[in-house]
Amino acid sequence: MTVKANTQIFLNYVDGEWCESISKEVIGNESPSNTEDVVGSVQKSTRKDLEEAIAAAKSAKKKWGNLTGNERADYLYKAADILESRLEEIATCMAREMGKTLAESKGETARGVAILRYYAGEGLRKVGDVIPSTDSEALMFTTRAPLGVVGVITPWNFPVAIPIWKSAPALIYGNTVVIKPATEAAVTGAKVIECFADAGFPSGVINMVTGQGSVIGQGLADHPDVNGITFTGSNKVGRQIGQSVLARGGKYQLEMGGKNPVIVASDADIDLAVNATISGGLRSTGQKCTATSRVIVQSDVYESFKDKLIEKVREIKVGNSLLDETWMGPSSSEGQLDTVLSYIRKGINEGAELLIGGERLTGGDYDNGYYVQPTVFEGVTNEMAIAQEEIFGPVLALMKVNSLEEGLQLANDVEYGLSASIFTTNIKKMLTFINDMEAGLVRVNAESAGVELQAPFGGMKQSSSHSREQGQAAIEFFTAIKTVFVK
Ligand SMILES: NC(=O)c1ccc[n+]([C@@H]2O[C@H](COP(=O)([O-])OP(=O)(O)OC[C@H]3O[C@@H](n4cnc5c(N)ncnc54)[C@H](O)[C@@H]3O)[C@@H](O)[C@H]2O)c1
Ligand SMILES: O=CCCC(=O)C(=O)O
Repeated sequence: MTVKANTQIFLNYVDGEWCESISKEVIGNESPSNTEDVVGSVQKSTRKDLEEAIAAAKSAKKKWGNLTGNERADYLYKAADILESRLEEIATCMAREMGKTLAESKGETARGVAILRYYAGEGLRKVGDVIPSTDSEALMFTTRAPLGVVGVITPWNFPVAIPIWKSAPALIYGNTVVIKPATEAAVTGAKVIECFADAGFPSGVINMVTGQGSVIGQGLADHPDVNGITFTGSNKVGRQIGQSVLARGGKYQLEMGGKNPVIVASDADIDLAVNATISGGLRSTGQKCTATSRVIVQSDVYESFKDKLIEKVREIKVGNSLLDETWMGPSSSEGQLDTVLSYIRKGINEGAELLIGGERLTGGDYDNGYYVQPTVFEGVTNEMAIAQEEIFGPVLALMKVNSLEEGLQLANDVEYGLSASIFTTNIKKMLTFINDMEAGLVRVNAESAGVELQAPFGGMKQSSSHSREQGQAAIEFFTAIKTVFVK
């Protein structure tokens, strides 16, 4: 897009300085709620810009790694305080830039503050164990060493929480960071990095380079001085990054897509299940990796569940993400909207029955943004694209089953395994679901979305590189265990 004269331009952050890319080119971001609202522009960086950031992170790593956990924690606490003081402004920027409603954007920014404080606390927690040696005169224990330079590659859908849930543990465990935020939400990303910069982190400890995934993301994955890559995004890009890092012997962590089921059993609290399906599937316009997309309902409660669901979906207010009355904002970009509409067409062409929605919203203010109706299909069979592929939009696929066994079999019959939930009042069904569901996050009588920062998070099957992040699990990726034997 053409960048308007008064657009605020955000710089890269390299070696403690805000700097222009040597390309002298920028990428402008407009709001998906109203494309006339230009949120800002970011640097279209080159490999040379990235080289400088990686060199800065490499030269800062020894001194940073040698600080005590307590000293590193002080910087994280300061960043948390600054982010908290800018919560309103940064949440508003997020809502404008990627279309999440303001209320959800505020919630996510507050979550960023809490994540920073949680990992600051890690600076004073134990890192190893004493292990009895077979030699009575020896002391054996484990400690942990940071990886060194960590490359952080993040998606646009949680532009505050995800960069923080990756960078904060990397930093507290003694690594230095080069982050490449998703371009679509890089203005919000830059504001998060401003909080780190203003907290006074030593030069080179945290660096940000914006630009194209194929240039900056791939450049991080390929660079021999980047010791670990933590990536969240699509499966296509994740697999490519994993292969690049593996080829040069680096460490990687990939958190990717989902096709998350909800099972509604015949003994479920139907109102609870309806509300949770709507919240889990349609909040954030369905753009959560944990979003509900397949709704598997036992036949004896199917009709009552469906009627209540449609009634509630009809009440959803779609609109500009900044307005108080808006429950669901736009798709985050034109490309995302086109993807959603193309899946809706596929659903219809493959024989699913459209119960509600299915259209782009037009007329009045809708014409300036990327709005789509919340959409529900029924008669969805498992081989259909809308049952198998991640849509990343407000589309629910209803599937009717005769038993829990059939429901579980259907729920597991996809390549993904990120999150899943069941609605039931029967303890045996809960336990069967917990045991048999192939997902990294299983929730009972709660929506499929909703991640708690102190608990491990990650997927099974194609949703992840089988690693976990957040909570205490983060230490496993960001450090290497050293076994020490002293005599
Ligand atoms: N499992 C999780 O924790 C989780 C969380 C949030 C989002 N996601 C997933 O993220 C996806 C949506 O995010 P997205 O559209 O930003 O994903 P994406 O894969 O397109 O992009 C993710 C990041 O990778 C970069 N990138 C793009 N091409 C690249 C390349 N060739 N080499 C290196 N880097 C490259 C992008 O610029 C961006 O920073 C969905 O699939 C969603 O499920 C997963
Ligand atoms: O998009 C993936 C992250 C999901 C998340 O943080 C949540 O469901 O709360």
